[in-house]
Amino acid sequence: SVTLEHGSKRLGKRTDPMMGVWRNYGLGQFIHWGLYAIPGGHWDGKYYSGAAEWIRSWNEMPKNAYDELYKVFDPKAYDPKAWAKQAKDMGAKYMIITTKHHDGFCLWPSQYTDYSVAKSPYNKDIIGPMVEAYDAEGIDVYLYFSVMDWNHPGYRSKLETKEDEEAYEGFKEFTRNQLLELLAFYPSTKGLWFDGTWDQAWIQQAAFADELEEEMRSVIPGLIIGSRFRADENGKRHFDTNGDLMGDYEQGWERKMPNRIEDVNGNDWDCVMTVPENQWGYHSDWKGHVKSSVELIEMMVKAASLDGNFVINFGPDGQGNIRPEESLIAKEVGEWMESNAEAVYDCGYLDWEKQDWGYYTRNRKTGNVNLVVFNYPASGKLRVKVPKGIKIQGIDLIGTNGGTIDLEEIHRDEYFLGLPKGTDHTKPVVLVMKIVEGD
Ligand SMILES: C#C[C@@H]1N[C@@H](C)[C@@H](O)[C@H]1O
Repeated sequence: SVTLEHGSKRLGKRTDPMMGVWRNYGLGQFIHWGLYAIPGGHWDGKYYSGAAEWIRSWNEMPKNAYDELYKVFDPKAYDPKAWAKQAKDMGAKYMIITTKHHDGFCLWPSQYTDYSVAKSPYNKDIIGPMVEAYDAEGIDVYLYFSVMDWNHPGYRSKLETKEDEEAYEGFKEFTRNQLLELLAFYPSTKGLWFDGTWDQAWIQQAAFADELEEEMRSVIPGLIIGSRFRADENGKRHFDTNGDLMGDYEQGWERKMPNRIEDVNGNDWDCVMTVPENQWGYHSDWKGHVKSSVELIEMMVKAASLDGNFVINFGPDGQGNIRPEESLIAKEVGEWMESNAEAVYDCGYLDWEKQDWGYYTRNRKTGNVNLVVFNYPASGKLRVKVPKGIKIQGIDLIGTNGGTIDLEEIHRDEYFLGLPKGTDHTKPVVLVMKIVEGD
């Protein structure tokens, strides 16, 4: 390995309590909200097929027309307490809110720019009441912040001239000021979720970003920052030149998931997922495949089975309404979590051989083995291979199902678990197994 000034600061997972809480979340909520929710994927009668929060980049969208939208930002339906209650009922343990997306519009009254809610008809802080409402529900809040900022005059995607470099110095100072401002305004935040850090101009700021990360961590000890914030001095992102993880967890799983434990390289990670194929901000006309609550539950359980967290995205509309499709998902996921959450919260990878019927998760607090069945076997029997030295002490069917499990030993350390007739497998079926380790 090579010596790096600005590479990974730690080998292996963080072992402090704050990261331990993060590791056990299981389920989170992402909220993408901003000016882009006003056009909602349309402009001048035309349909924008891209991600709604990128509509400013669409050549059919006049940039100045977009930049004037703040003059009509006045979300009468905004009700952060209702949002937080809905997230609580869904079972979310953390929430990530876009304080500023790529367009540069700030949902908090930043003293470093006029392009914020303070200059809109709404003229009140959006972020503060949201943080309070989610804190009150016991849901940890993380602040999403886009380094890329299409509004700031000093922003550059690359530095080609002396003028670029001088302008960018001002942009770097502005970025630092806003981040320190966010931590000062909202000190209960548990971490920052960075985005828009792929530009060459930013990647070249390894020393600045490293120092800024240290400074932010000193402001809020234990602050959790993912691998997407900064590059090392060789421009390496997420993993430094030696292949070691930048930041506290891997932040590359956006709209995609690992398939095997080897894919996560022994790191903490979370997957952030859209409900349609690729819409984070509000688009009034979702096209293509829209994920069902069972699909999202399966992704959530798969994440837990591979030592990760799963985050479902919500994109409120321009008035601050949560759209019906997302409210239905929150309701259905919440109903399942109500009696099955022990298979997700505090759970992680179990090194038993993966079976076709679904996923194993291991509850770190109880030691129980959870079997979450998505592919119900035609025989009604789950094949379970138990590693040598493990004894099954008891098995319960949890959730809305009841009845006893018929345990049949096929041969040494391999069993069929017979599920009761009439088991409702229209939703994922969960069994909790108590095991005894050692001969
Ligand atoms: C690309 C990109 C951005 N990253 C996701 C988390 C959304 O914010 C999307 O706009």
